[in-house]
Amino acid sequence: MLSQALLRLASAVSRRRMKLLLGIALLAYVASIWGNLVNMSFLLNRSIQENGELKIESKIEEIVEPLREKIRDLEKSFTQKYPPVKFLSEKDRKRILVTGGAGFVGSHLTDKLMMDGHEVTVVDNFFTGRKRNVEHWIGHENFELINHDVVEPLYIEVDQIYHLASPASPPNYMYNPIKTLKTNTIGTLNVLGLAKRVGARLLLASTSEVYGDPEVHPQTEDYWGHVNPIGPRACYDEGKRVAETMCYAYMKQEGVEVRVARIFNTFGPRMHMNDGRVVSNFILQALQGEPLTVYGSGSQTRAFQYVSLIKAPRLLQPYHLVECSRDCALKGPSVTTRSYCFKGVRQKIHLK
Ligand SMILES: O=c1ccn([C@@H]2O[C@H](COP(=O)(O)OP(=O)(O)O[C@H]3OC[C@@H](O)[C@H](O)[C@H]3O)[C@@H](O)[C@H]2O)c(=O)[nH]1
Repeated sequence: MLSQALLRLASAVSRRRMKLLLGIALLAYVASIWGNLVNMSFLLNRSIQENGELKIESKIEEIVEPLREKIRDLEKSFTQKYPPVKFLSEKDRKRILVTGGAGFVGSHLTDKLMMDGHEVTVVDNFFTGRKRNVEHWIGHENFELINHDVVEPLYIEVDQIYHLASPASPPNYMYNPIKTLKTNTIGTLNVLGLAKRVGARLLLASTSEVYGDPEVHPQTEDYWGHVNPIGPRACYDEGKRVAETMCYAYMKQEGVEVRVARIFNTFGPRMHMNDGRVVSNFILQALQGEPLTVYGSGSQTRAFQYVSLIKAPRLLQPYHLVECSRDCALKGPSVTTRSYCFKGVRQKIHLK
């Protein structure tokens, strides 16, 4: 009896154990399948992710590669960024201030001085000057650009001063005659004061307009001019005349070394398209196929001066041919100051 009871008990226990073991085995099986599934989905995810990443990477590469090339080009251009500059010894290298150095004439002068190996400081208020005219020097160790109006005093240490700051074309200087007067009088006084303080030599960019409406042709330096002190051009004419007077007063009284250059009607690269002077006006009108406008009777004369470090093109002869086709019959002397040829067609010069 007892043994039977013990046997039943033992079989009951083993059945339970079996069930337990079976249960554990099932659980282990499910867990392993689950694990595999998780593993598989992880691997799948990873490969999708990797695939995606690869695609994105190749896309990025596609976009970045041309940019890299551009950067390489830029880096190359940085190394050869500046026009060639001569080496000057400490003794020969001058510290030079160019007022109005971002203007049409001033920027060519800046180029020359920089290429000669000097240290150049350009001061400009950008009324008619443009940063673009000197941008090829920005960052060069010998170059400095200061946004400053010469009507305000300037404190700087220099050996030479080229004073060109002033609007030069009639529409520009007549735009604000009082400002033109201030620039040429107070401005010149300030740079002369600076020249005196630091012992610098100064060159004033004067103008043929100091002769006013001259009665003598061509004008020689000893001609005193024929200026209307209250006429529409007086702010510039008289401004420059008093600027010259100041230079010579500083020379006589203070011993400042001065030079005066009377510049005539200039034209050349970097001249503003809307400068308003005759050469740019004519070129603009010709390029637009419009009649050229001659103010007044058309009998006035001017001496023109090409400004650039590069030689003047032969094509530009004042009041003459602007553009002409090869077989044009109007070429040469037949093209008069009263007519010009544009793309083979005779155009009339209109009198205003
Ligand atoms: O479209 C135009 C422009 C000008 N002109 C005439 O061409 C002549 C030249 O005039 P510009 O406007 O070029 O300038 P100007 O010669 O009078 O003065 C210029 O030259 C000397 C420089 O020092 C001065 O800074 C500048 O103003 C003037 O007789 C003017 O009346 C035209 O016939 N048509």
